Amino acid sequence: MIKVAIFGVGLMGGSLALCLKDKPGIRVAGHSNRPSQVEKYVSLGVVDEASTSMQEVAEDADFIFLCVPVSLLEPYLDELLQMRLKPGCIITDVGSTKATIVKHARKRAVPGIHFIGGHPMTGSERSGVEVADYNLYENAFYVLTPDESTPEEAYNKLTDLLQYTRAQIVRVDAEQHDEIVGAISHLPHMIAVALVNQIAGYNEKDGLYQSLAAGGFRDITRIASSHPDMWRDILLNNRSVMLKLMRDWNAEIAKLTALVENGDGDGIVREFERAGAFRNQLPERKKGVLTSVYDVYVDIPDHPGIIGQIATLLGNHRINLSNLHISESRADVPGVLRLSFRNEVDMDASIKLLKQHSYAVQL
Ligand SMILES: NC(=O)c1ccc[n+]([C@@H]2O[C@H](COP(=O)([O-])OP(=O)(O)OC[C@H]3O[C@@H](n4cnc5c(N)ncnc54)[C@H](O)[C@@H]3O)[C@@H](O)[C@H]2O)c1
Ligand SMILES: O=C(O)C(=O)C[C@]1(C(=O)O)C=C[C@@H](O)C=C1
Repeated sequence: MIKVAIFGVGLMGGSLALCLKDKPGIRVAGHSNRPSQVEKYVSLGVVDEASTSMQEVAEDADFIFLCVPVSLLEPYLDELLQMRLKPGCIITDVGSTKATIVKHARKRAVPGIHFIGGHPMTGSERSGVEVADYNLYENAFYVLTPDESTPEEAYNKLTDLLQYTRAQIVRVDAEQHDEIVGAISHLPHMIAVALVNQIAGYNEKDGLYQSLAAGGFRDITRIASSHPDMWRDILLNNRSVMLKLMRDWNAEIAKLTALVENGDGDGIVREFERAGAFRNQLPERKKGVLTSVYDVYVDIPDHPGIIGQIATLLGNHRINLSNLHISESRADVPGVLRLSFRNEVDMDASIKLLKQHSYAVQL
């Protein structure tokens, strides 16, 4: 029996647990220092067993996944390395930054225990075990950052286990990872937050800003709703990379400002064409690149029973919803309903059906 121990059974750890649980010869144990969480992991059926005791969860594990916030990775690793672990045990993590934890693990190396950094390029603005999803990792790129000290056998064992996630494993140097992921993930989160806060400031004086915000604003700002503590950790951990990226960002904005200031229409068109050409090359709807969940947004007029009607309509056509969230509902503005599906087939069927029934649907 292979034992997989997961520390931090939230969105990422819980989704991983769901991929591994019930697979032949695998037992998944979860850890939390809060008893109420431990009970929840088991009652939700995300893990086979759970405990508040680190020792109990870790001691006979073949694989240990650290799925806690970035600022806790080093303390957790240190504590684990002081315990008696199973010889050959592989410890990995899913943290959004890689250079510091990999460097730290190298410094603290214990013979016979192997640390391999990891980062699945998928996720969501949501957090917690309640939103864990069996399909979260499917088709996503899953970065691993072994170095010259990593035995090939340990790397192969980990990649074999990760096949159950249905993600695509990619081997990347830890520092290179932080530069690239800083640009394609961390920078966009900062931009989304700055943009939302800029508009929120205008909205304080005139609520029409919020009312008129449509698909464009929503598309570029979803990630502004991400967990603040998680992002504090990531941005501070990747600080030097972020500072350079922010300087480059300021230069890009200054370039656009100059084009508008100078009335340079050709220049503006060139910028859009260049951006469109790059973006259009990204594989559509593939996880880990553009979207991580199959979400559809529906404008809903404010009248009683509308949500029930939509849910019933989908149910009658055997379209399974995985989640439903009302983003906005006030008497004077239309609400926005976010419908989440487990796969593309259900999402596409729902779009078709809802449009047939004259709902305004956006991706
Ligand atoms: N959310 C994403 O999109 C995403 C994507 C890839 C990687 N990651 C990384 O995955 C890790 C987990 O993120 P998540 O999105 O699953 O977050 P989450 O909040 O859903 O889960 C975090 C887990 O850590 C535990 N935890 C939080 N604070 C703790 C504390 N002080 N002490 C002990 N345990 C604590 C929580 O109980 C929870 O089980 C982070 O390192 C994050 O950088 C996140
Ligand atoms: O889709 C999202 O909501 C995410 O934020 C996922 C996302 C990303 O930026 O793409 C966020 C953090 C990660 O470490 C990896 C993926």
